[in-house]
Amino acid sequence: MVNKVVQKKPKKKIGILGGTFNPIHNGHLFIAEQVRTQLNLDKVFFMPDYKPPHIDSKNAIDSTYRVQMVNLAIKDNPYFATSMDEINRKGKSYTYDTMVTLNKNNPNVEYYFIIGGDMVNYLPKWYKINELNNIVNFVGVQRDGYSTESPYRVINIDIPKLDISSTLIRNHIKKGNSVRYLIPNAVLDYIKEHHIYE
Ligand SMILES: Nc1ncnc2c1ncn2[C@@H]1O[C@H](COP(=O)(O)OP(=O)(O)OP(=O)(O)O)[C@@H](O)[C@H]1O
Ligand SMILES: O=C(O)c1ccc[n+]([C@@H]2O[C@H](COP(=O)([O-])O)[C@@H](O)[C@H]2O)c1
Repeated sequence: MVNKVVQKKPKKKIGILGGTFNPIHNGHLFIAEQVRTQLNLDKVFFMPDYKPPHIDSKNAIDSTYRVQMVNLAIKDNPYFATSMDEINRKGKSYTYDTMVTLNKNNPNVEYYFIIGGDMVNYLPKWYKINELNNIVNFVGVQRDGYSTESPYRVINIDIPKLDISSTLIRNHIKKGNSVRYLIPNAVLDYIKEHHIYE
């Protein structure tokens, strides 16, 4: 009898950039692309949360706008896609719940959850963080004003810091300042057309 050598297919490597994306900006796109290329990821999913688990979301704009802005921002990059998992699930978007479901439904995928330095610092307060740390690879990227040191398992990626935040974009727009080159043109056109943040 001949023993068949069963070759295991290597797992796909998928990145996830979870966020409120209120609005998406070039900092998000830059970190996703850097992590994708440095870690050789097959794809990066931008995953808008329905309700951020840690902040009062009263000021967040409707998810339809946030999702549409993400779609417009990533449309030119074939490695980027939008994940509607948390939007469709509704309720508070705990990452633990998301990752349990994704791992169960996609056993041949290894997930890399990308977070900025502010979120690396906040990890101790995440829901079921010890369990979550065992079922996903966190990838930490530097952000101005935060260290990326953590008691948790985090892969640190060294990339140039871009001091852009959604808060900065919203404030600039409110004041009538230009945000050109901080967000994609298509997103800027959409914001203007729908009078968001004015
Ligand atoms: N310029 C940046 N550099 C590194 N990481 C970033 C940057 N902007 C956002 N991130 C990370 O992207 C993820 C999603 O961020 P989010 O959508 O909350 O944007 P934000 O700019 O942090 O928003 P806000 O200013 O409203 O808090 C988080 O993990 C955050 O740390
Ligand atoms: O699950 C948690 O407890 C948790 C706490 C803080 C943040 N997160 C996730 O981290 C991602 C970035 O969060 P935010 O608020 O910076 O957009 C987003 O996907 C959140 O759902 C998750």
